[in-house]
Amino acid sequence: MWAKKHLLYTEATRHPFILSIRDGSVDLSSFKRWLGQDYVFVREFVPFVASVLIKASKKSDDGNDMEVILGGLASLNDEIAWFKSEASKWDVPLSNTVVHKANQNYSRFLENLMLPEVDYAVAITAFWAIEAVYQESFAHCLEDDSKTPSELQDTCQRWGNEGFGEYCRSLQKIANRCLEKASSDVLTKAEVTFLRVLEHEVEFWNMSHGCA
Ligand SMILES: Cc1ncc(CNC=O)c(N)n1
Repeated sequence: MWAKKHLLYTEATRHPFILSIRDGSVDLSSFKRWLGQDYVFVREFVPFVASVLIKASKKSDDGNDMEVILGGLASLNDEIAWFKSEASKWDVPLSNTVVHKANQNYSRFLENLMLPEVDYAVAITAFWAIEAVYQESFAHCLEDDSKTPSELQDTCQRWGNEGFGEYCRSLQKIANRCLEKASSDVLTKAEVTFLRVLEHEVEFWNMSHGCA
């Protein structure tokens, strides 16, 4: 299980699409496809994050879970505005995007995680994993030896910046705290959910890259 997790994590965070941004060989039509689809994704992601916030608010644990998640929602508000301006910069129409199968599957997965019977520990683990994949992927494109094209720097900064890294570590801490207290049943569910997130992320990159 650990080996599988490790392999999938690498597949999700070092995908050929990301590597092509990092080495400057990226096909701009792939980038545009990703941009249009990711805008759709982010709009679906907001209600999921809101559902995690509701679950956090029902926990009597101390801690600043609510503040961290609320901060995440606030940055999604900026992110939606960023997508709109970025899309107009690249001439990507956002209003009539044909939602790709991989995106639909990912939405359906998120909808299931929004159900009240899904444990907070499972939902927050998924939330952390979704954010962490983007953070690790785009931070890789900002490393000193990367050749990321200047017009894509802004995109990489959005998720690869140090503040976003700090936010992901806060989410990870919350998830770890919940998992330490979880029953073995919940732990298993969290583990399976984590792997599903990685699979959906790989499928999402595949779609951008045009190999799905
Ligand atoms: C497919 C996917 N996964 C994770 C993120 C990052 N979270 C919010 O922006 C994203 N934008 N898109």
